[in-house]
Amino acid sequence: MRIAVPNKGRLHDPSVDLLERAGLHVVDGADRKLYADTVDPEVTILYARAADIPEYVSDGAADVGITGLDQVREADTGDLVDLLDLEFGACRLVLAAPEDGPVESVRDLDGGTVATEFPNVTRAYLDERGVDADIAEVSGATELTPHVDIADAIVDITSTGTTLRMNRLAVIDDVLESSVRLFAREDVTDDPKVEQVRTALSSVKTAEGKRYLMMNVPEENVEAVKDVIPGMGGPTVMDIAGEDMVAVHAVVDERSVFETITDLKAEGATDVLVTEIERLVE
Ligand SMILES: Nc1ncnc2c1ncn2[C@@H]1O[C@H](COP(=O)(O)OP(=O)(O)OP(=O)(O)O)[C@@H](O)[C@H]1O
Ligand SMILES: O=P(O)(O)OC[C@H]1O[C@H](OP(=O)(O)OP(=O)(O)O)[C@H](O)[C@@H]1O
Ligand SMILES: [Mg+2]
Repeated sequence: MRIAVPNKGRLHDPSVDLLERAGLHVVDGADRKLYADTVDPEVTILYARAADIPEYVSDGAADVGITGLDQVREADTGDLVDLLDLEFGACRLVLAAPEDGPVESVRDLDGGTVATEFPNVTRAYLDERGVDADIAEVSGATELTPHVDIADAIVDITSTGTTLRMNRLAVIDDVLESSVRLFAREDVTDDPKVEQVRTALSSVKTAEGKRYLMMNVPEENVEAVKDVIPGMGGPTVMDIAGEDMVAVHAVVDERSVFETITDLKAEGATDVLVTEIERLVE
């Protein structure tokens, strides 16, 4: 099975890092190589441009891919299934026009021109609203185009909003919310290997928000301790040989750790260990 992964740009490092954390270690992945083997002899990585990945998966050059939802929508191949939100590369595609300019709503673009790197998404957006505008396809620096009479507005990516502000552009409408996804061609979604990869990546995402707590607790306080531990099922309780203490282990939400520890101390818990979890298969 082949996984298409961004070869450069902002999505490369977090994608490779996620595969590594999922246990799909890359072997023999020299810089600038287009293919890399993984520790699983059945899984190969194919490095490609983020924008080309949906086509590669659709055409069968790869079976699953990792790239932004914006790219999947733009490719519009119609045969790709979103398997998992990997939650990085979060951004919005927005319609934006010069601050204090005449364009205040999408309707003002009737008869005008919109510049974008996303012509298919933009066309669908305009058609849905019955707005008849030309599309000028550009391959970067889209924010410049309204200031040099190439376009009246743009559809482009924003995350912090800095680039729009620097170019004196205001958001007029949201076009698409995007984040990086694991997706597959429809005909391979039931393949056990695809499911194995999805589970491995999902287990990393699930573990990210969780911590493993270990502590010693006086035997008579076990019930009270169980009550203060929020979380996934009951904790594991183990006898400690020759002592009146028991060991308690539990998986808890990262956000509750700070408060929970205070409550645990109040119930006599000692030697409380908090550790990160690499993977968690629910
Ligand atoms: N500013 C941003 N914040 C968050 N995510 C972004 C941002 N810009 C782009 N992305 C996401 O990353 C994807 C790839 O963008 P990136 O800029 O890494 O590649 P590229 O522009 O195709 O490559 P390059 O500019 O290096 O040739 C986008 O399709 C989008 O999903
Ligand atoms: O809202 P912001 O945080 O300012 O991010 C938005 C900018 O980020 C992306 O550009 P990128 O940095 O990828 O440069 P590129 O044009 O070379 O792709 C995107 O095309 C915007 O220009
Ligand atoms: Mg870019």
